[in-house]
Amino acid sequence: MTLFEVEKKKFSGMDSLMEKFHQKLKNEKDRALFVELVHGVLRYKNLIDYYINFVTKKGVKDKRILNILRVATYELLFLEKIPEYATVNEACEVASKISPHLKAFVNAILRNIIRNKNQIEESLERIKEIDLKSYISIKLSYPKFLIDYLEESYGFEKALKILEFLNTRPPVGIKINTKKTNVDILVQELRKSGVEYEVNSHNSEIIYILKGNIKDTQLYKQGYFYFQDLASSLVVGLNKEDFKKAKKVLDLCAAPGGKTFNCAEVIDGFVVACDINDHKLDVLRENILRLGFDNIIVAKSDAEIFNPDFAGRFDIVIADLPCTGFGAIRKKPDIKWNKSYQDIENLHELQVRILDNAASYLKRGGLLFYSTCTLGRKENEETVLKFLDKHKDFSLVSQITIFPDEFKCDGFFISKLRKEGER
Ligand SMILES: C[S@@+](CC[C@H](N)C(=O)[O-])C[C@H]1O[C@@H](n2cnc3c(N)ncnc32)[C@H](O)[C@@H]1O
Repeated sequence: MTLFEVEKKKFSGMDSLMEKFHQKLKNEKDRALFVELVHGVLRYKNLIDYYINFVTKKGVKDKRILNILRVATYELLFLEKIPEYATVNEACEVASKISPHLKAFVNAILRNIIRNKNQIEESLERIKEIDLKSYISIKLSYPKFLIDYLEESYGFEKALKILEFLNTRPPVGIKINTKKTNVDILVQELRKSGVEYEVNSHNSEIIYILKGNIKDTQLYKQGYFYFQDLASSLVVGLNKEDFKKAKKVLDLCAAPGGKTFNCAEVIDGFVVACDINDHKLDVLRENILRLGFDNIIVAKSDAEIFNPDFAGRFDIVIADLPCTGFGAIRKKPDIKWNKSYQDIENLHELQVRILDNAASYLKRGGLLFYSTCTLGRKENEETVLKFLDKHKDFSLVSQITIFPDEFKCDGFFISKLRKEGER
């Protein structure tokens, strides 16, 4: 039913829908399986539909039945631990609740998939020989425009590596709150609570949780850490010396607070953390209380509208802007299906508009950090080029694309720009 609801909303609003259904499940194992199934189907939707269409020829029109079949097919293809008969029985059971005669229909399709697996795989291999892009679009399950776009941006081989990596299951990343604890203490506590973890080799303040529920621990309640992926921690992580020198930092799109907290941990001044979304601002405030920061000022502000109170006031402006989020597909596989090339264009324009305002909020000699959790040149390098073209008083200091397949984290982009003049 979750997948049916998600598809009805054209794969948008996924987070709140997942949360709603997640809350209904009390058992930790059931919750994990629920996420695995919903994410798995979204991750491999094209491949799963290829199997279903192969045996039905005309496809399945009723979206409720289609999604029951998708979950079952995902189990058949990817979850060896679930016996085939259990998958088929469960799917028939759920279908019969919609209408008793559907049981036989679902049973026939799933049995056909099981019987014809080899034949279906062979037919896919034939597509590979004739049309490689179509094959990738089915096998790795991505819309064709995204494959083309990443190929244009980084070349075919690299695009393929990125697309493959973005289909992997992400571990949960946490960032140690260095105001309250350090790596050694947190690691000791994690060991005691039986959580399996891995300290990240690029940033030892990031720990990946491999097994165990960390949110229900006292460590979380006491504010010893917050959730963050390695990639997102690098805006501050790679530029700590700049942040240490800053007295006033503005974070234009701050919620739920990752970069604001990274910054608040190291600066000897304060951060003004803004966002447009009331609910996200509430989450930000809750996080600040839990983590115990006293150098963050929260304000509701629309970054697209010029705010004269901010003009010329800040040493650093962080512009971690709305984007297509292709770098975060591992965690949010619905992004594959709810974005179009037009979104890339629209977000690029929005980013340029917000950066225009950000430029005026900096003092002379100040630093602008522009970042996105997306991949592809249009929203990254091209946004920066357009900004630099308009703002001749800025220069590019450094720029990095965090390629997910190389860093084993989300895909990300960070650009550091300096406003001319002495501070
Ligand atoms: C990429 S997220 C920011 C993540 C955050 N920097 C962090 O590290 O946790 C983008 C944020 O921009 C906010 N946003 C979108 N449009 C905005 C606008 N016009 N003005 C201010 N915030 C905006 C969204 O509500 C969202 O919280």
